Amino acid sequence: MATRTFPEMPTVSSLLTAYASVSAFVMIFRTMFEQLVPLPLRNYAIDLVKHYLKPRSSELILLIEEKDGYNPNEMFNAAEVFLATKINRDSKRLRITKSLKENHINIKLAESEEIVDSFEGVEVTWKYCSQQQKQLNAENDDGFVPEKRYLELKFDKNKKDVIINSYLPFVIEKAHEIKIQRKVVQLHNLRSPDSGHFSLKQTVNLDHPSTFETLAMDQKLKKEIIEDLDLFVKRKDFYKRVGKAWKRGYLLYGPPGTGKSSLIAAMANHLKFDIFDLQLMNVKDNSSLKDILLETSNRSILVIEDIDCSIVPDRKEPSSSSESHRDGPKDSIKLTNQMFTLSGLLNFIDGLWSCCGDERIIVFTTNHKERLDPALLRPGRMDMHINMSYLTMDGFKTLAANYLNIHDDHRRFREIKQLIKSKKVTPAEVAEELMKSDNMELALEGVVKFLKRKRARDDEDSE
Ligand SMILES: Nc1ncnc2c1ncn2[C@@H]1O[C@H](COP(=O)(O)OP(=O)(O)OP(=O)(O)O)[C@@H](O)[C@H]1O
Ligand SMILES: [Mg+2]
Repeated sequence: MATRTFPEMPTVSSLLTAYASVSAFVMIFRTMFEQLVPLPLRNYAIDLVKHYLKPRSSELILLIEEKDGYNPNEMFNAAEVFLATKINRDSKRLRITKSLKENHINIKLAESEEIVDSFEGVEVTWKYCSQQQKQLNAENDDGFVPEKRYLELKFDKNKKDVIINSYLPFVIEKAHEIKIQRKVVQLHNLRSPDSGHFSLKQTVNLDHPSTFETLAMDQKLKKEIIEDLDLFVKRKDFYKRVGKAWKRGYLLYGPPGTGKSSLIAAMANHLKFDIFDLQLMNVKDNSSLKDILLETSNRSILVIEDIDCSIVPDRKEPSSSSESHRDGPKDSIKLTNQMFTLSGLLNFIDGLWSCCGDERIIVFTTNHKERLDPALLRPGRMDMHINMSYLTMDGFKTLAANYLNIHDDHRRFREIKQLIKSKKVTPAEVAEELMKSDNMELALEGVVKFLKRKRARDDEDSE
């Protein structure tokens, strides 16, 4: 029968003896080390040992703080917006915010929550952290405890270049796109500096429902305008390369009620640009015009409505309009000290925008294109002249879809087409008729009666 042999086990007393001699050696070594080695050298030696014994980490953590000194840190804001799109069902705690001006709820990570994302095969982990600033707290006896908020971005150290040079710019770009999508378009009324108000602009959210979809106009022209706008916002590099201010000018002309103001709102809603409405009548002189214009921001539409009505003829000019054409510029705006032609105004705005303006659109509207200074109509002055004309059948179908939800043909359409063809009628007039009833048949009947009445009235007038 096989017998098993075990190595001899150390006894308890031998273990205790060994322990005693090792600790005695450590104590002697420590005393000698402390007595013989000077303090700075000792610290250095300790740091060196710690450094080599520390487990090697292959991770790098970037701290992205909410504030850069007193300034907001754009990278932090962009990351918060971006991370809201990455929140998944693993998240346990989230923060919700909404400001008065926003029409959506913001979802953000709560303290210590993490989100894992990947970019070009690199895995990154985001973590939201906040720290109460204790040192400041002592001086603040009003009970307000400032918080230092930051995001930690953790990833493989070897991927530092990809993260810093590609991932972070990608996050900024994505956040920018999201912000544009969510932007609430605003309408600013620009006021003269001496109008007794503290601010030069009065701002409200633009709640105008007009979009290119609801706008009744020639489909081909509508498509052209949308393409023109889309190309304009895409061409930052082009404008830079050719050394031109990144701006575009549109002149909208046509009778009242044909949708000029609606088109401006549709443009603003399409591009998510703010509108700045400039009332030229209020502008006293060149320098207040400059002050007002400096209130406008990038990605905006500067609107000067009814330019033909903003004109106050110079007293020296003869009163008859035929003579005024001969003797001087008719469409000049009388400012306190000088005459200001619309072309001069455009030059002035161009000059200002070429040094401090990006993605600017300027829109003039008029009911009487023929009254404008030919200099303004010269090619190159306004980039696009848009004729907002009387209603066509194409436009009527858009209105019928908007107001009555008619998306196909209707038996009344043929009759309406004939009537619209023979009579000049504005989209505003027909829109008003369509609003009178929710009932499709009654509303269309109302339109037919209105068009017939209008024809009969015009026939009477011409007799
Ligand atoms: N082309 C259109 N498409 C859809 N609705 C229109 C159109 N034109 C006018 N409307 C309707 O008529 C109303 C008045 O139109 P809008 O103020 O845009 O006309 P306008 O051309 O700016 O007139 P004005 O020259 O008097 O300023 C709009 O609120 C809208 O309901
Ligand atoms: Mg208008």
